[in-house]
Amino acid sequence: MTSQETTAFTFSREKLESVLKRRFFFAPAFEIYGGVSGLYDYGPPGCAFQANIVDVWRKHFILEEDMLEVDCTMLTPLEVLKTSGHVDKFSDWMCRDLKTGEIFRADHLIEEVLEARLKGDQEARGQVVSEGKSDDKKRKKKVKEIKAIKLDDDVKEEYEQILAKIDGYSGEEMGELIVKHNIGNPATGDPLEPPIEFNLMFETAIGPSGNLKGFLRPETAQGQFLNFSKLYDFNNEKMPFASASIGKSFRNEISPRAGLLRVREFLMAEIEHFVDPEDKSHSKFDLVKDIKLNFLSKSTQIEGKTECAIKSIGEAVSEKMVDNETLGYFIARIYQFLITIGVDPSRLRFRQHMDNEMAHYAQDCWDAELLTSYGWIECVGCADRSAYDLSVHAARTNEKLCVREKLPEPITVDRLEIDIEKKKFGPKFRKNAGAVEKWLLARTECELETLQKDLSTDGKILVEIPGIEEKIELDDSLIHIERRTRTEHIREYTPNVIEPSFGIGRIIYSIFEHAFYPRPDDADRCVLKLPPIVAPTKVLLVPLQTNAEFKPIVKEISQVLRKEKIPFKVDDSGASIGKRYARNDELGTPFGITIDFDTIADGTVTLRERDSTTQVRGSVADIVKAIKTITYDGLSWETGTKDLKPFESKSEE
Ligand SMILES: Nc1ncnc2c1ncn2[C@@H]1O[C@H](COP(=O)(O)OP(=O)(O)OP(=O)(O)O)[C@@H](O)[C@H]1O
Repeated sequence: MTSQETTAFTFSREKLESVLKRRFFFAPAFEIYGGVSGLYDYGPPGCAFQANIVDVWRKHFILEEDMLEVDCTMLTPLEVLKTSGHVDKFSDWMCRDLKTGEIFRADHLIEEVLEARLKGDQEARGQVVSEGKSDDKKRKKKVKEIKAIKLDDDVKEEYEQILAKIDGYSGEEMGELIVKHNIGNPATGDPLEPPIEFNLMFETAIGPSGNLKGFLRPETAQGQFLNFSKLYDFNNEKMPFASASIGKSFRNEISPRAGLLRVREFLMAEIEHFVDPEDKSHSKFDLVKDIKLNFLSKSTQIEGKTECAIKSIGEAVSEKMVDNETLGYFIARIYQFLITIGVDPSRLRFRQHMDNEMAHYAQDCWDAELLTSYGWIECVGCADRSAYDLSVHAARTNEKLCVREKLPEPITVDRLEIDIEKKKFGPKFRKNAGAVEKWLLARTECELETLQKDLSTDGKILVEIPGIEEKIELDDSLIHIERRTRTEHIREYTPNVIEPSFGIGRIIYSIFEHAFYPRPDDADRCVLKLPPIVAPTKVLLVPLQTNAEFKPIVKEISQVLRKEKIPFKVDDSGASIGKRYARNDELGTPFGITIDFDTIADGTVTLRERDSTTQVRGSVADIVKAIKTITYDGLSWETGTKDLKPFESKSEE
């Protein structure tokens, strides 16, 4: 069945959820205690699926690009996250209903209410309300406002424009929208308090004294930045290079919803690619430049539109729509990865961040968004974070987090330099002498300029140095700042960082939606057409009947599969062969090996393909070879089985 055929049915989220639950892909954590929203456990097929996705990710990114993998701690001291800006800025806006105590995330609330009103308008105009959010009956009931009401055309247009820009509003702007459009509690219509900021990090104390405050990390990135110098050394001081990390992150989401799409603990896979700020070309860009992608640019969103432009990544970079080659290279590699693991390319777009949405230091940022029944969902962020992270940590710790490169030709530079009267530092600053010296030597040209100016105006300066409680007084007798001309052989710079950041749970859920379809001849038989490479189990081994004669053959073939490291399951229950296949179609198992009476006679078995249900017959060795080449070498079913005999199967009932 082609992707188009499988998507031409009415998707039912209820049916998918029932399969995922029944087959224990994942389930609410602590369920028998009533559960906690935003926390989920993965069952056996969910774990295997996730492990396979992570395995493809490691091969596709870490191995292919020679990335340096690190595994850093999740517990992070306050000081690190204060420096990175998370303590002050890692927050979302929330509105409280004073009457009921309910709390809403402001942007989600506006989105939900305006979308409901637009749907009411569509209904009033007699237009078919598309599948998707409208099939979520529980939510529809909750949104009191879904009534068939026709909106004026200008109001409708305004709503559409707001929705196109919903990720770019500040808290204050959202407060104004809530008032202007009379948005209240969706269930009751009651008014809400203006939006206030809520920090999403889980706070804790490290150690028994409670003095060392910390947080569970909200992303894996900081550990990678802090290890920059060690990684640069490890890479023999060669640039550019990338680090990578896979691990859990934690965010105390205001209103976790939509299953795995917004949770409070989730697996992230992140890459920090360190690059020369003056040269963001990529040596392998030529390999991907012709890949065509769906782009939703900033300028299109500003116009309030949501249509994507389809163009190659090469064009997007040369037009400067995507800022640079390295960012473009990763966007294309993200696309290739997502397609490999089962994302439907027609439901994948790259959306550029609006200026408000992007951190002030970011140069450009694109999200890979996947279309699900919950709308377009950001599943991978890909940002050019400039030199921000390394610079702030270097300034805070006085450690140099930079690159020193030998210049091909020496150059003459004119710059400010600081001389320190070391002999006077010891007696004056005692135990702090070393820290003061280190701090002074780590100042940038701009900072030295300010210090020089202040010193010449006031004759002395007072500075705050991290780790030293009292302010430090410096004067002409201790330091001297002067502009000098020097010949340099070394260029020193802080690398910029391109960061692709993957939320594995969001990708997993979106693939479930993209892969799920009912058999055209039996709507109750559902299939997860997961690509073999990531399917939790590759083969279902089934004897035709519970006949004792089949037992040694099952054992023998099991041993072959185990030796070949092909994940498989035996189903020798008394259920009909059709039922056994159906159970495994729901689990996404791509192949079925059937042992029948001919197997006893000539050692041949049949191999069934999940999506087409076609079968071929051959020796165990040939069948295993076909499974391996299709699963691990990416051959199609037709190519992988071309030397095997077609097999006319009887009904699967
Ligand atoms: N609460 C969450 N649950 C599951 N995955 C998440 C969550 N928050 C972020 N992610 C994943 O981590 C990736 C990188 O995180 P990033 O900080 O860019 O997300 P974000 O912009 O804060 O997401 P959102 O705006 O949807 O909250 C996202 O693309 C997403 O896949």
